[in-house]
Amino acid sequence: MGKEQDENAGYLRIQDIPALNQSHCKMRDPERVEKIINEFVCGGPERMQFVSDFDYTITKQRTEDNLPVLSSFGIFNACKSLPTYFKEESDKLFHKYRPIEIDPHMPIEEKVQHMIEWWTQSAKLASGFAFDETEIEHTASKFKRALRDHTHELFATLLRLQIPVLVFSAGLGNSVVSVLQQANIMHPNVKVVSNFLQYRNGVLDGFQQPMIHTFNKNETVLDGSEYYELVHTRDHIIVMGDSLGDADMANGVPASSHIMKIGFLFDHVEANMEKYMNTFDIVLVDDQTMDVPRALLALVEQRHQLRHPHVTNGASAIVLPNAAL
Ligand SMILES: C[n+]1cn([C@@H]2O[C@H](COP(=O)(O)OP(=O)(O)O)[C@@H](O)[C@H]2O)c2nc(N)[nH]c(=O)c21
Ligand SMILES: [Mg+2]
Repeated sequence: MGKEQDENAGYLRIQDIPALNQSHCKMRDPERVEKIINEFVCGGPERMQFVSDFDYTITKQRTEDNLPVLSSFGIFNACKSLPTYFKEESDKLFHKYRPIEIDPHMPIEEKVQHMIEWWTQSAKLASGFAFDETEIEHTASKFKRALRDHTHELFATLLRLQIPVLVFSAGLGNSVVSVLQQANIMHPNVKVVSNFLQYRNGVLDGFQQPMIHTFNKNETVLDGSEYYELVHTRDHIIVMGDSLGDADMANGVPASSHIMKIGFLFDHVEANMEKYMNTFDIVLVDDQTMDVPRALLALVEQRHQLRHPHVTNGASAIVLPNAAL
């Protein structure tokens, strides 16, 4: 074997990774994807972190039985004991602010003000009445079956490799945690950053700070937190989401980081394709599985095992702070 061949022996090629050669797996720049995969594999699991959106990223965009999947706010809104005015007022807010959130013409700075208003008013609405959180658990229990296929395997691998997982949601954290717990994937390496219910004198009192809305859902809100300390040296990052804004979740990490952005595209595929291709490194069209991120991690794990054949796993070693930030 020549010297050059020898040096390239461990280099992975896209064409040799079956998950990335499926027809619904699209890449704007396969060479970049290939380069990042090789960086990930060389750096090993200790340099990696995983950041994922929750609604329609960890949960499916489409289920086999075509049953609708509720969002985290939707799970809360479905709770029977909420006051009668709640649903009505909450729908009014949704119809007012949702069009602003997705308006393609309004500048982000202007949108941010409206989003702060929306989340603030939502928090006010969720105030002043008694609420039993087991209601969320009851509704959430129906949605653990709505997780993407092989989510358990993905989270088991992340735990085995001791890779910190950040589940980021501008929705309601209580619903997110409840779904993850009931699905048995709320492992010690998983942290949920989201909006959590707050109580005062036994009654609901809005959401805890800091408020997480669509446009600050990124690593800059972690600044100075315990989680930040844990991940700031982990510069190999997999980011997964279903909305274009999810691609920014790793904003705030050092510019030298290698970030692989995976986007799940389901709605209006043709109209959205170009934007998704320009935003995500890998676009998965109507893929309701975790197979692509699993394939990437399998490559990291294989090389890691070759390097450390005697290390089994130290899965209990990583425990993330799961209180507020
Ligand atoms: C304050 N608020 C925000 N949302 C929506 O909830 C989403 C939560 O944001 P996300 O979890 O980052 O996005 P995803 O749903 O794409 O995964 C936002 O994009 C808003 O459209 C909301 N939805 C409902 N039903 N009720 C609310 O009070 C409310
Ligand atoms: Mg989502």
